[in-house]
Amino acid sequence: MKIKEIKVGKITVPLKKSFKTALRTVHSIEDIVVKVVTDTGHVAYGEAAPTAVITGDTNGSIRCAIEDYIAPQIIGLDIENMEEIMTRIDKSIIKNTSAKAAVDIAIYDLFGQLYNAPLYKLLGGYKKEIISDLTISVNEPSEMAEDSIDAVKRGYKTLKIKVGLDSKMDMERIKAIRDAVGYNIDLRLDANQGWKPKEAVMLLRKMEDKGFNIELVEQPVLASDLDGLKFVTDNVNIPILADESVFSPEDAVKIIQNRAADLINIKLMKTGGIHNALKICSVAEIYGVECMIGCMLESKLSVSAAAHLAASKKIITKIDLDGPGLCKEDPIIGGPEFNDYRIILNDDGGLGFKEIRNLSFSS
Ligand SMILES: C[C@H](N)C(=O)N[C@H](CCC(=O)O)C(=O)O
Ligand SMILES: [Mg+2]
Repeated sequence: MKIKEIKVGKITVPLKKSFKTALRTVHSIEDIVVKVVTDTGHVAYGEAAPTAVITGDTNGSIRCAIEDYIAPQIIGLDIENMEEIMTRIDKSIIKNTSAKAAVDIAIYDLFGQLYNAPLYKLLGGYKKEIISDLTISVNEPSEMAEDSIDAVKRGYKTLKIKVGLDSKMDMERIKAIRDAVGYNIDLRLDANQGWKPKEAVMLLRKMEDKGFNIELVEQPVLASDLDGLKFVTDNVNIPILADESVFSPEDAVKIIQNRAADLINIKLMKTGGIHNALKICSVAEIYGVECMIGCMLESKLSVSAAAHLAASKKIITKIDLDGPGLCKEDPIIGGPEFNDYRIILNDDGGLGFKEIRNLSFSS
């Protein structure tokens, strides 16, 4: 099964509601899609999210990286030779992790199709079903409380609350949400780099004193401020999870060895796909550091690949794969079933897609 053609297109999926974090506001998913065709007639797809404020990747840079740098390096290679394909993707261009992720996802799908096994089974086959949280965008406390009640009505047992715009208001946000949903729902916070280290410590200690019972806090301070991240980790009891501070396996080693965070968030758009995500899992296993699997604003296409990885690894204990749950519609036919919080992996080969709608390829 040899790679014959790689085409780059676009997928558009409207969101149920504008997605707001301390870093950005997004109204609709507009991601790059890659289509890989083999000499045997097999077809696979991958997706890349242009999260410029986190990865530096834009739709233009993703398209260019795939067409001009990555694709020419792997056309003609056999899917049986995963090691060579992955090395070439990695070395074709530095950074550009979202572009690499899209191609890596399509190649792993073909790998599963080649052996006619669902990808999660080839990667470890740990479980067939995983449970995701749902993200609540940062807004006025009353609106966030209403959104949280809606999420609980949809069956979500864990909510990921976006904070980090204003620490005083963040306290009010969490109080309003706790008052609205009670204490049987797990709350995890994501500040998306929005606080200063001392500010984070003061705020999180107050939340501890109030008994808000926060499961974990994601990326409280700037991605580059590892000393600040460690300061927060050392000075609060709530577990701290590194997100924007960890892209590569090398980043994970550094964070873990310096005990700068308690947990690590793996996202395919940061690692450059499954190949490097597996290396982070191995590092985390060695040190016994549990991981979250997360996503950017991605449709079911690339989130399905992350779900397969999550279902294959014991060290991934926290699931933030809510991209499809935030979308108004699902253009992906086949693959894992996303029933809001419940994700059931497919039994057919690879990622199991039958059809991808809302795609456009310019010739
Ligand atoms: C969508 C997911 N639950 C999430 O919150 N991801 C963000 C980044 C999303 C983005 O800006 O596209 C995160 O974990 O920081
Ligand atoms: Mg995050």
